[in-house]
Amino acid sequence: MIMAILITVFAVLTIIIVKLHFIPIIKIMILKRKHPNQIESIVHLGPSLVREEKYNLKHYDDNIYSIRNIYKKNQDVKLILYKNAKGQLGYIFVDPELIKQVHQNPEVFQKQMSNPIIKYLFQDSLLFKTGKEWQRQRQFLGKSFHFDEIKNYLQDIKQVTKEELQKVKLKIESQPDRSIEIVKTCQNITQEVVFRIFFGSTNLKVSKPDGKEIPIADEMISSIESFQVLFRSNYLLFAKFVILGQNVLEVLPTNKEREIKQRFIDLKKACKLIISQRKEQLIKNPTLYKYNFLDQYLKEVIVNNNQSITDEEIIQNSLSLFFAGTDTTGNLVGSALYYLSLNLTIQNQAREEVLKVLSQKKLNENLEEKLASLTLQDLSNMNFLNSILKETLRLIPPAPNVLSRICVQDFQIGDFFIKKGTPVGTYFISSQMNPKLYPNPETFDPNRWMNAQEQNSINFTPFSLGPRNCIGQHLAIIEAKCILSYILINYDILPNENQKIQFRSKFVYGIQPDNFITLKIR
Ligand code: HEM
Repeated sequence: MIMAILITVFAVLTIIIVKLHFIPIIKIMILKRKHPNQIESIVHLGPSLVREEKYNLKHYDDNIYSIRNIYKKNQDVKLILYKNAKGQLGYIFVDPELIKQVHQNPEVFQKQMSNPIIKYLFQDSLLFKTGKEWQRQRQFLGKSFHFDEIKNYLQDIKQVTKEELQKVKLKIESQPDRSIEIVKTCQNITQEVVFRIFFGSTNLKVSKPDGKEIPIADEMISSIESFQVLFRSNYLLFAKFVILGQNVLEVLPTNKEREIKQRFIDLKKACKLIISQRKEQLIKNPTLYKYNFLDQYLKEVIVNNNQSITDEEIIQNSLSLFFAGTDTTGNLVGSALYYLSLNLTIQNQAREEVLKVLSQKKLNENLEEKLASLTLQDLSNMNFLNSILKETLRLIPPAPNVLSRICVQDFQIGDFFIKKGTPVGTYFISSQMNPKLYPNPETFDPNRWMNAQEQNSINFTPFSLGPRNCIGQHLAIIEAKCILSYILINYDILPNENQKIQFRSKFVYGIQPDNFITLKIR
C-alpha cells in the first residue's frame, strides 16, 4: 500500500517536473536552433525570471544585470526566452525594431493582470483598460498632460519642492554630515504634486477602524506597500494567485488578506466621498471649478452630461496616476543626483546652466525668489539638465521594461511567430546599454545627448513608445528639472562613500539603500 502511494507521488512529481521544466527547455532548444544567435534564454527551476533576479542581485548587485548586459554577451540577440511558474514560455523582446512592433499593436499584446491588486485598484483605469474604453480615457486625460498645460501645475511643483527641501535643510543644519534619504525626499515631492494636481487639495483624510484619520495619500502608499510585502513574502499566496488569478483574495482569505482587502475598500470609499462632496459643491456653485483633474472630470459629468465617466473610473485614475507618476519620477531625480555626486565637473556645469537662466531674471531678486519665478520656458531652455536626465534614464531607467503583456491572437513579430496566450514583455534597457549604439555604455556622459541627431530614436525609449507610451512624461521631466534646479542652487551634492549600493526594482528600478548622497548647504 505504502509502496503504491510512493510510486503514485513519484509519478505525479515526475509529470509535474517534466511539464513545468523539461518541456519548456526542449521548446527553447528547438527555437534556438531555428533562429541561431537571435535568441538567449533564462532557465532556472521554478519561475525563471524571479530566480534570475535573485541570482543577479546576489552576484552583481543588480537584479536585471543579465538582461541589461545581454548585448555584451551576444550582439545579434533579439529575443530572450524564459519559462514562468506555469511552465509556459515567455518572450522578452530586446531588439528596438521588434519592441516597436509590439508596442504598435497594443490590442494584440494586452496588459496582463499580473498582480491581485489590479482587480481592486486599477482595472477600470487608463493603465489597464483596452480598446475604445482606453481610447476615450486616454483622450480625456491626455489633454491635461499636454506640454503646454503643465504651466498650470508649475506653481504647485515649485511650492512643494521648496517646502520639502526646507525640511531637508533643517535636518542638515542640525547634523551637517548626515546622508539624505534622497529618493524618499523626491518621492514626497512627486507624490504631493500628483495629489494636488488630481484633487486640488492636500488636506484629504481617510478614517481608520480605530477612529484615527490619516492623509489619503499616505494610506494609498501604505496599503499597497503592505500588500506587496505580503505578496512577495508569502509563497502560499503566490501559489494561490497562480491557480486562482485575480480572485485570489476572495477564496479562503487569511486574516491578513481580509484586512488588506478591507483597506482597499475603505480607501476607495474615502475617495468616493470626496468626489460626491465636490460634486455637490460644484452643482451649487459652478464658479468654483479649478484646473485640477477632479474638477475637469466633474465638469465633463455635470456640465457636458457625459454619462460614460463613473466615480469608479475617477477613483481608479487618481490611484493610477499616483502610482505611475510618483516613484518613477522620484527615482529618476534620485539617480541623477547619484551621478552628479560622482561627477563634479558635470555637477558644476549643470549648476552654471541653472545660474545662467536665473541671471536673466530681475536683478533685485535673490536666488530663492528667482527660483520661484522659473517658467516652463526657463526649464525647457536647460539643455544640459535635459541631457543629464536622458543619460540617467538611459543608465537607470525607472521602468526598464513594461508591464507584462499577453498575446491575445497568433501573431508574427519579425521572424518570430507568437502563439495566442504567450506572455510577452519588452526590455528597453538592453539596447540602451548596447555598445554599438552607445560607445562606452557604462560611462555617465550627458554630452552624448547634446548631439540632437541621437534624440527621438527607437533606441532610447524609457517612456515606452506607441499609443500606450507614458502619458506623464512631460510632467516627469519638468518636475525633475525643477527639483534638480532647487538642489543645485542650494547644495553641493556629494557621494556617501560609506554606503554600498545595489541597483534593484522595488516598485520601480533604482538605487538602494536610499542614502547614497550627502548634501552640503552652499
Ligand atoms: C521618470 C518618470 C516616468 C517614467 C520612466 C515612466 C515610464 C512609463 C512607461 C515605460 C510606461 C509604459 C508602461 C507599459 O506600457 O507597461 C508608462 C505608462 C504610463 N505612465 Fe509613466 N513614467 C513616468 C512618469 C509618469 C508620470 C509623472 C505620470 C502621471 C502623473 C505617468 C503616468 C503613466 C500612465 C497613466 C501610463 C499608462 C498609459 C497608457 O496605458 O495609456 N508616468 N510610463
